[in-house]
Amino acid sequence: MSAQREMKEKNPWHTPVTIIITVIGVIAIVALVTVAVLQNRPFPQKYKYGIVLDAGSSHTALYIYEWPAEKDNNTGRVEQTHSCKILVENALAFCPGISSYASAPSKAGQSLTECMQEAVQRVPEKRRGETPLYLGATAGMRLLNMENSAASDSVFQSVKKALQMFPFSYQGARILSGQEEGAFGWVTVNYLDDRLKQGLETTGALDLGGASTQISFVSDNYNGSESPSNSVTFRLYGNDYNLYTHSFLCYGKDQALRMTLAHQSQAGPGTVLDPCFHPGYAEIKNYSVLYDSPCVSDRKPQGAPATFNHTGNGNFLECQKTIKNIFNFTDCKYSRCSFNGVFQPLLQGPFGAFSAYYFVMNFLNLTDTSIPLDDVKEKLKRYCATPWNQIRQRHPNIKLKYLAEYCFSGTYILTLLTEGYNFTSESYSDIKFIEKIKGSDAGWTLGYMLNLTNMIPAEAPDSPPLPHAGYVSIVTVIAVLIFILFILSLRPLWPSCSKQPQIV
Ligand SMILES: Nc1ccn([C@@H]2O[C@H](COP(=O)(O)OP(=O)(O)O)[C@@H](O)[C@H]2O)c(=O)n1
Ligand SMILES: [Ca+2]
Repeated sequence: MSAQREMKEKNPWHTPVTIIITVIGVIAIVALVTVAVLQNRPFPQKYKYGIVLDAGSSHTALYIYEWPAEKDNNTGRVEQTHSCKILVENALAFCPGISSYASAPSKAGQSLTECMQEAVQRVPEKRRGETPLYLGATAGMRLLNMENSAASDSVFQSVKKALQMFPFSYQGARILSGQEEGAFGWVTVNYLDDRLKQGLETTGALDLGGASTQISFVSDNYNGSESPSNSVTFRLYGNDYNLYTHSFLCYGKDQALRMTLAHQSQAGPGTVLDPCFHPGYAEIKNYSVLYDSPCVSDRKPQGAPATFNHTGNGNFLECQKTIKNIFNFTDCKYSRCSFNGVFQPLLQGPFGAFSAYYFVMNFLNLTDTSIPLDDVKEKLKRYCATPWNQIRQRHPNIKLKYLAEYCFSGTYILTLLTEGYNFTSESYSDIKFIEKIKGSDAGWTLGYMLNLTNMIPAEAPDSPPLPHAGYVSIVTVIAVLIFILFILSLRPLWPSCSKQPQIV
């Protein structure tokens, strides 16, 4: 017992001063770490929102984007949280893009109501008033504006009136230029892939719509001087980009089908035997419907009967030959061209192909571009040659109008890529058919909003040197080290360990 007491007396751990110092030290470390954790804890996430309506030629879609409220100018990622397709079919057209309301413009605004009401539900009430709302129209409205600008203005009046009734911050409705459509599609793809912030090699963007198609990419041997109208420059996160972009009006898949059919119907009135439609396909169609578009109206045959018999014979190679007729490969005043005398620099880098490129290739089970191009063609050849009644039996739930067009659309896509843009058997595998990237749809809408809200800074943002968890860990480690050093500094007071105390 006396030895134990002696040991206690000699051991400074048991002196009141040391006990007090130790307790205070521990309390100080706990307090320091607590303050570090609390003071620098990220704020509970609050979000901001933005809404973009994509008024395409074939349909209108609404997208809601969201981003952390504290970080909208630098590190925060903008994500798509909701999308809504406007699906109401109207009496005027099968596909209700806003341009189809040309003869009843007041209904164009009404058609947006359902998706707008959904948007009201999705955006928290507190945020609605500050949420920007944009509508951008593409090639369908470009064509209507060319054909009948008064009708196009009335459609916009109706759309604006309808959108202003909702509790968002309405920022305007307008037609995007083809250049903007191409460039913002490229921004979207590269933003979502985190390529811009990190200054990585960028991905080209291929967008196939119903009325126009866009190609945009960065090419090292292109500085913009050869064809300035195809050049868009950006400074994003401290990097300069010189983007080549072109939008081909009338080369979206629906207008390309019209042009191909119009070309075939020039052979003579009455019947069109179409290699791009399945054997056994037969429909009576109206010439006036076929030629009701500025893409073909100048080719309308005079004195033709009202209708023609559209029949299929399903031949991929013949279909490809027929489609080639809508491209002009002869005139080119530049060092190199894609088609129709349009300059295009050497293709470079990976490409993301979205919108109808994806929908069509996905339907045909041909999105895998590691399959050799010749095999892709072979598969499509077999698909086109399949009799129409078999195709119908295989897909009882797909609308016949859409189902009938996949052979044409697939053949058009391969022709546009290889003959039009000059992708080869090798470079075909550089293309990825994509619908979404990290949950957000690939398309021009996100890039458009990022640009209008100045959400991509020109210069690289300053980021905190350490993430929060790293900061807290370092504070803890340093505090513990200081404490250990302090204890070590008390060493002269420690008992000598040379002789073990004897317990008797
Ligand atoms: N699920 C879907 C949705 C759209 N699409 C097609 O994708 C194209 C979308 O074009 P769009 O309405 O954006 O037209 P543009 O104004 O971009 O030319 C149309 O040809 C639609 O028929 C499709 O094939 N499958
Ligand atoms: Ca589109």
